[in-house]
Amino acid sequence: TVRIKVVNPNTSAAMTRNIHGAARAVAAPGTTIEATSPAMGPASIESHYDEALSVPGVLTEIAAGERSGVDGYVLACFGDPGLDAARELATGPVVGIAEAAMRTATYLGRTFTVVTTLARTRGRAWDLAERYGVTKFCAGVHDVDIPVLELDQDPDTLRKLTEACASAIAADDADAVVLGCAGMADLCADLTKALGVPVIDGVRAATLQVQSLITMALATDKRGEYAKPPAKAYSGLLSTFTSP
Ligand SMILES: NC(=O)NC1=NC(=O)NC1=O
Repeated sequence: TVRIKVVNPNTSAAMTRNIHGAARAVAAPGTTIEATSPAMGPASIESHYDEALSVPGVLTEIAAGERSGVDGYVLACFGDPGLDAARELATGPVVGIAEAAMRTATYLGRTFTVVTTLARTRGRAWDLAERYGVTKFCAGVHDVDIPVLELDQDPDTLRKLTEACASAIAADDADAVVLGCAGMADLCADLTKALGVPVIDGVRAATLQVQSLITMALATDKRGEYAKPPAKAYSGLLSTFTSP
């Protein structure tokens, strides 16, 4: 059986359930989907500070997955936190939802637009588009101005997000819209109906990307940059970390 571990880098169980549902919905019937949150970390990720503090927990989850024989991983936060470090620890493929969603959008049209949560996270989305070499396809990055943990609290989230996506598509004349938060995963179908354009949820895109890499027997290359990290001591709060 193929085992994919979907890591929610924040510690909010409701989001982990939302994320699990999206991954489970698209994964192959014979594939096991395990969705987890770290025990330590930020309740949500809405700043560089939150993102930095989420990485030790992410790496703890990856290390646990390696010990239990997981075949591949999804990083289910739109900042793709700890992606490169996770690839050093992992034997199998590691795919972040931002990378997967952006790359998926490029198959569907000339340009895509991104709608993220808070305005302050827009720069990170641009940085990731640059890192992934898709800046020329990214027509814009916008926000819905809803904090991550309020997405499933605010009764007006679907209306606000529909409006934000519609105006982003119009402003950028974009062919597709990328949802800039894992917490939007459960709204993808409704948004698709309302907008009439391709709406990409990175949780589904990343899960299927990991599934296809495993199906092609492709895994992270361990000879160079993503080789296991060199042995060394980690002290203080990080003393539970060992060289893999
Ligand atoms: N742009 C975002 O707000 N992304 C996210 N923050 C989280 O806590 N999870 C996300 O996907």
